[in-house]
Amino acid sequence: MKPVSLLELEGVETYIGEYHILQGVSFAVRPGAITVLLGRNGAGKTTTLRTIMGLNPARRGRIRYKGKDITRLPPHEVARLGIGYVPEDRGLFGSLTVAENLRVAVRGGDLDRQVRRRGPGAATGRLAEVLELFPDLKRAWNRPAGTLSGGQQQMLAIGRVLLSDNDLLLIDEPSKGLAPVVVEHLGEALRKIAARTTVLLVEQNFGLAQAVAEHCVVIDDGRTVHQGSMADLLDDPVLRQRYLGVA
Ligand SMILES: Nc1ncnc2c1ncn2[C@@H]1O[C@H](COP(=O)(O)OP(=O)(O)OP(=O)(O)O)[C@@H](O)[C@H]1O
Repeated sequence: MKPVSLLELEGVETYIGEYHILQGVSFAVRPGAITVLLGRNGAGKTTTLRTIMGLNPARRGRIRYKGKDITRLPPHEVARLGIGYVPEDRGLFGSLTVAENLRVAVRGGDLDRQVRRRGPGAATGRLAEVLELFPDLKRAWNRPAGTLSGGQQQMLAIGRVLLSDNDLLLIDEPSKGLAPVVVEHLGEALRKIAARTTVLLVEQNFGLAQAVAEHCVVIDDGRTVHQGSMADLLDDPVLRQRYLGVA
């Protein structure tokens, strides 16, 4: 039977150095939808994603993925279980081309020989799907990632984690620094991605969050203060004003 939650955090507390950053984060991510993590600047959203990945390990509390306790696993083992992470800085290799950045992501090997010889038009399988989702990557195939626009870099970063067999994607503020039209495009791509992969999104752009997410979790001062449907949050101006500062 499919678990009701794909990922569960229970009373998670994280320290960075001597600072007690997460002081009680608890929420569940349901499979097959986008859950957005909301909260003011410095609330602890990025730290929550990093704690799930094992990059800032939890000192107290529990994190379960598909029912398995992953609280103390190192990042590479968390990744191996099928959790993909797109950090806020996108984590691309700026001097490597689009093709090379994607090649690095293909588990256990290289991009298909045909693709290397004949270019992205020869792609099949997962790579073909990624290139259909983000056609810009095909056009920029041989360009260094560092020369792409912010939106293209974001597409490359997301495309890269889609190439691995991930069941859950953690994506940190994908809209940051992007023009509104690019954000709209990104929203469409996220909705398509969510049709096959569960997504936990950190997003300050409330318009984008509202457009793509089904569920939301609000973090304030390192603690979960609300979790529920996005529809309920939209119906609750007091909650929005109090924790998000949006009317
Ligand atoms: N390396 C660090 N050393 C000390 N404090 C840190 C460190 N990294 C983060 N913090 C603090 O932890 C708190 C939570 O940061 P975090 O980046 O998780 O928040 P956030 O909700 O993602 O905010 P933002 O949207 O601004 O990135 C902030 O007060 C931040 O200053």
